[in-house]
Amino acid sequence: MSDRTDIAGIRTRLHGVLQHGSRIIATLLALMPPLLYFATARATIESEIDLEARFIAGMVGEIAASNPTHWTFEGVRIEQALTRVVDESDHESRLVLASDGEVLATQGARPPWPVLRVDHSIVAHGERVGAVVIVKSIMDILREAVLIGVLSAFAMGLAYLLLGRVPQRLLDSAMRQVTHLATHDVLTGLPNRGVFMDRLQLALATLRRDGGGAVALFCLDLDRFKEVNDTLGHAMGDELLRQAADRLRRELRDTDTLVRLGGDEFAIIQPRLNHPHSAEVLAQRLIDAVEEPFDLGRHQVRVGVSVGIALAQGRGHPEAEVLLSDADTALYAAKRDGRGTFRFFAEDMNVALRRRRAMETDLRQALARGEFELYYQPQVNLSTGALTGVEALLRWNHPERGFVTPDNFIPLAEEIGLLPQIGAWVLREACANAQRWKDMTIAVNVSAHQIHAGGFETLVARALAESGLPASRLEIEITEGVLLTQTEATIGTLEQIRALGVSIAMDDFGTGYSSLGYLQRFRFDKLKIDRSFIASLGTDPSASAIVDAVLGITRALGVRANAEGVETEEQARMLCERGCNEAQGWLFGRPVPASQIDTLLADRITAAAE
Ligand SMILES: Nc1nc2c(ncn2[C@@H]2O[C@@H]3COP(=O)(O)O[C@H]4[C@@H](O)[C@H](n5cnc6c(=O)[nH]c(N)nc65)O[C@@H]4COP(=O)(O)O[C@H]3[C@H]2O)c(=O)[nH]1
Repeated sequence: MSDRTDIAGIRTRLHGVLQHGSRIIATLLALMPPLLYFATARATIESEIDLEARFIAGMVGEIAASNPTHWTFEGVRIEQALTRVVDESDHESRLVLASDGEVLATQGARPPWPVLRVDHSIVAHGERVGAVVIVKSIMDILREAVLIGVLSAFAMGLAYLLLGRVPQRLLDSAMRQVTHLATHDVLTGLPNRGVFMDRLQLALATLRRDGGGAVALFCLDLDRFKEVNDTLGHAMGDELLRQAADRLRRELRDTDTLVRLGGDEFAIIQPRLNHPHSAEVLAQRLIDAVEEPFDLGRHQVRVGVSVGIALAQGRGHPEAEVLLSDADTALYAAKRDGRGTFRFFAEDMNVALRRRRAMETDLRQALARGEFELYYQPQVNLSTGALTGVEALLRWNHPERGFVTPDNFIPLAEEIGLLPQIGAWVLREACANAQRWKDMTIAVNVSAHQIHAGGFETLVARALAESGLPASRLEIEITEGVLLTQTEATIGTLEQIRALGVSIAMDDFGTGYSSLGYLQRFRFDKLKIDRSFIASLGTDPSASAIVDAVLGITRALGVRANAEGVETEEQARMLCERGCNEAQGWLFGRPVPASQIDTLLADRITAAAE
């Protein structure tokens, strides 16, 4: 089923092998001393009686040599030869045989089994005339060997009992480490997906048995993690994951399970829930915990976390895999609804998710299929009405959906990491088109992802070189969001771009929350007043006051101002009165394809000539 079950099996098998192994080794060690003793003692006895037999055979051989024809009748002398050699022994018998096997003399009774026997030939005048045979019992040494065996088995048994635990303990500790590695995430020390599925199944089985209460499954994903990882490096990314895991862990009870599913994705099982509200409370606590800034060495970064929750209630709840997929769907919904938030799974989310996934697939192919197009919106000098430049606005010409506006696909492109590629195309295309529109500036929108992805200044320089567009005619528009993270690095990049001769404009000015601070840190060439203020100009006194204030700032800093979204003559007049230099909006022209800007410019040249 899982890694843990496999490891338990391996552990039992290893344990068995170890026990068997130690038993075999202990038995061999216990057998060694008696076997050694027996073999040595037997060899000693054998060489002793062999020497005896040889000695007796020598003496009898002399008798035979002195009386070759009747030596077998020399019974007395032969028996003397037998007894002269050694003391009598209860466990040894000696025989002198004639060459035909007749027994000529014996000494000692037949010894008890087991016995050792040696033969030695009697030689006279170079011929074998008989033999000396000695048979000796080895019962004594066998008994001693058995005794030694019993003692050594006892000693080995004792040693096995005392030391047998050592390999067992080593195995246990090794197995503990292996089990931990196989069931935990190395980076955060949290349990991994295998453990998670086991615990989820267990929690669901308990719920099915008990019937009451609920199990909540949370899927979490860090917001803006990729940004930190890409820009500060993987070591910082890892550190962020460790710290985030710690913060999440601190919000949980012992009975809850927190795991890292991979990357910046985490999951939590909250078992035995009395009311879904408890899941909501926990989700909010998790979001609050991760929202606080993280200290990563010299950097302080803010990320967030989005949470999707799926609930299993009563007996008829979905299986673990389905529940996990539901929580993941809810997570998508939370991400789509603005991040840093939580969503409970609802059936209709699946439909939305399928739609989003389809859009994702289409978006990945859009660039290769040439489905993107740039539209250009005129920017005019408010006092003269002259066309000063255009802003490039991206459109996705989807074969089925028709024209898709950037607000509907740029966040998705950002999320799936496609924006740097799309942005590079926008930059090249805008510069290439603008090159032929003499004396006009071209403004290109650039998002945080593009700048933070690195190498942006090179991209700008290359687009200028390839198109031949003078740098002074290119304007990069960024929003405050770009400066929100990695402010120093971003300012560095912007300065490099400006060093090329390119202008930098701040878009949607006034809608962020710390614009003034950024103005002090980086000198923008232009501030674009957000269209929400222009729309309320003349009707909402506070909007008018904000427009006045922004224009005051631009004058004080000596930078240009552009009013966005000017739709009426009245708005244009009020802005002109307030000293705004430049504007754009439907009053002057909607975003149009490049060909229409060509026509517009051609008409103006013709009109000027007439
Ligand atoms: N109601 C009203 N709206 C007006 C008027 N005049 C212009 N607009 C719309 O206001 C938006 C101005 O662009 P933005 O503030 O830079 O805001 C842009 C910009 O932030 C982003 N965007 C557009 N093109 C690109 C691109 O190539 N790259 C990136 N990163 N972002 C882009 O998408 C946003 C939306 O673009 P659009 O949908 O084209 O919407 C454009 C434009 O069509 C007006 O008089 N009334």
